[in-house]
Amino acid sequence: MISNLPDRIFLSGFMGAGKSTIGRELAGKLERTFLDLDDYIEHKAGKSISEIFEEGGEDAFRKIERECILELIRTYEGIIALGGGSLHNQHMLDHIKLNGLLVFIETPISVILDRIDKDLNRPLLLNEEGKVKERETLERELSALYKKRLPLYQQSELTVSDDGEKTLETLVEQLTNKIKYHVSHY
Ligand SMILES: Nc1ncnc2c1ncn2[C@@H]1O[C@H](COP(=O)(O)OP(=O)(O)OP(=O)(O)O)[C@@H](O)[C@H]1O
Ligand SMILES: O=C(O)C1=C[C@@H](O)[C@@H](O)[C@H](O)C1
Ligand SMILES: [Mg+2]
Repeated sequence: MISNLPDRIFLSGFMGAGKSTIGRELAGKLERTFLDLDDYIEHKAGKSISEIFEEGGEDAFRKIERECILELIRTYEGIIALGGGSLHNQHMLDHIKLNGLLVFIETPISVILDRIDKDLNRPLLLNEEGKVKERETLERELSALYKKRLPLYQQSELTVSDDGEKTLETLVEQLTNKIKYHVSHY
């Protein structure tokens, strides 16, 4: 068990960056519990993310997401995988950083595209017919969204970069070492 760990470690990064996958493994390594914000939102709302978007649009989703983040900061300690858009704005980002260690899982859009283009539970990737958009459209739209979000992700205290070549084990090992270094030096 590593001593001096912050109460919460938040994993940020774009859709499909690997936050949920890395978060689960990291929690095992650090002997902490793991919580996936998207799963928590679905549990709280009693609906899937797709249903929340269908019924109330992105605004409704962001409202629930914001409430869940604030609630978890009050009630939960452990590793939290955020959603791809959870940092919302500077105010939310500052609040998250005040209440834990924020990590950026940096994964290039090209790698992300190979991973996410078949997942129907990410409404931002779907067209009006509910089908995953064409790869070219996705590439264009996701690149623009990533560019917009990057200045927020980049304010994370730690970054782990996934170039698509590293194994999951390597990524988790690198992140664990960065966290250990961070807690013993800051
Ligand atoms: N390091 C990795 N190597 C190979 N595949 C990976 C890696 N990390 C994640 N994946 C795969 O990529 C997909 C997306 O990963 P994951 O769901 O963890 O991303 P996420 O960042 O949590 O996305 P979201 O923001 O949409 O929740 C999954 O199918 C997962 O198995
Ligand atoms: O990048 C985003 O805005 C999102 C990412 C997912 O984790 C989910 O939170 C949802 O699909 C929205
Ligand atoms: Mg996830």
